[in-house]
Amino acid sequence: MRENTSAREAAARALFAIREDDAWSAPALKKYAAGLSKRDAALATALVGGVLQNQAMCDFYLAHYSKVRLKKVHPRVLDVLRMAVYQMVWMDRVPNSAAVNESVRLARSLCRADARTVNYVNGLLRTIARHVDQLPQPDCETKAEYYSLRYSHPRWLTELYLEQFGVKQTRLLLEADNEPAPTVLRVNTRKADTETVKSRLVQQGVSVQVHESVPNCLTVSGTGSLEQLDVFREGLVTVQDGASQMSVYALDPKPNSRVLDCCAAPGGKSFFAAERMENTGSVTSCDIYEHKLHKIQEGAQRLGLDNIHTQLQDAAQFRPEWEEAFDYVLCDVPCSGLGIIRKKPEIRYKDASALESLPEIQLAIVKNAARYVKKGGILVYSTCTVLRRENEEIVEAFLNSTPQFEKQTFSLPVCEQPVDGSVTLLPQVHHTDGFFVAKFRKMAYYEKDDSTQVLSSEI
Ligand SMILES: C[S@@+](CC[C@H](N)C(=O)[O-])C[C@H]1O[C@@H](n2cnc3c(N)ncnc32)[C@H](O)[C@@H]1O
Repeated sequence: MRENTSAREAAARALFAIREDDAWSAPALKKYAAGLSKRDAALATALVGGVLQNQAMCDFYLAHYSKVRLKKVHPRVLDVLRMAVYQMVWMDRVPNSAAVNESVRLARSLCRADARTVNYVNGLLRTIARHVDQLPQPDCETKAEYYSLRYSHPRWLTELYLEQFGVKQTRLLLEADNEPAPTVLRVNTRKADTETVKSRLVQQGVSVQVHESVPNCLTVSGTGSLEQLDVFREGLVTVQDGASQMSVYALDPKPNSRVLDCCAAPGGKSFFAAERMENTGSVTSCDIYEHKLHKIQEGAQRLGLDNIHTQLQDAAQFRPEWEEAFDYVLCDVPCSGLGIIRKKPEIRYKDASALESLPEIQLAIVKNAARYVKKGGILVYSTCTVLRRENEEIVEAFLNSTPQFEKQTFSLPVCEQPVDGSVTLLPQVHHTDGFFVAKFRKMAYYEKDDSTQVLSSEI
């Protein structure tokens, strides 16, 4: 088991960084698992993801057998204990003795635990190892409490989901949130066809499947670093989940048109729009952070797209020269990101109060962006969250305050029926990330009269 030592060490260091420095798991793993073999990097990734997805249950088992209250245990030691429990309870192929011994070693070396703490770790983990086939069952007073514990989601979120989706869909959503997310590559059809990309990936030992519902997409595994793939470097693919492509399907920009992508970095939707426009017209890709614009420029260059132009712009600030200047405007606004919790399991532990200001920002962005849409033009609002307060409630407030827009019916590859104005995509239903997309059209002629309101989109 010695060869896996560094994998566990990398995982523990990544968990420390996520908790102590508010780091995201992917860059933390990239940093701490750098230099590990493919197998060890995969183990480190599985450990970090597994602990984050099952933290509440790990703590429940630890608390049951611990003689010390978990609050009194040093947080780093607790991370190491959680990792050990995760290995013993959820990972079939790790012998319990290895999980215990390696964790004791990590407590000593990485946490600099004193002899008393090391004894505590050793004793507690050996007790759990002895009882691993007869662990206690949670006994909760409410469904929200049980689901929070069972699926390690914060209570406020479980309560919101129960309110929004009901019991069955909430359970399915929470279960899906803890499933591994597939990696989807969208083929740049201007440069290659899906079959060619597929066979090149197969030749390189990558496991590939054609996506079940989204055209020109491949679901891949065993890739190692995606940026190192030849097909990526040559600009034949973009890494983009099916859900994220749906706002561009809804936008449906035509060649030679003028598109504004208000919140564009790192650029996935701009790239897809520009490709669908066959590299004609223009896509103005904005972001509020300058350093993020470089990502868009790099991506456009890699993909061979020269119809993308970047602009540093706060999407909530009006820019007079853009008034009614765009045929299509996409507002893929900053959001709580809970729809991509499969890829960012740590998102559930971020400060919930920081999310409260989002609806105000989102509404300000979409209202401002609406002014840039030409008469008869299209506006799409999207988020990668499933929370009603950032989705349906924003749409409702927007339509109430901006009556010259009407909702549009549209079709999406992942939806069997046409969408009437807006849709929330759910992993357990649509087999994509959680996502929301709404489509509106600015009426060509709009007149408001107090007695007889005339709304016409025919003219
Ligand atoms: C959901 S991400 C966009 C993802 C992007 N559309 C894509 O598909 O790659 C939201 C982006 O909005 C940017 N952002 C946040 N506040 C903004 C604002 N007020 N104006 C413009 N961009 C903003 C963030 O920096 C972030 O890059």
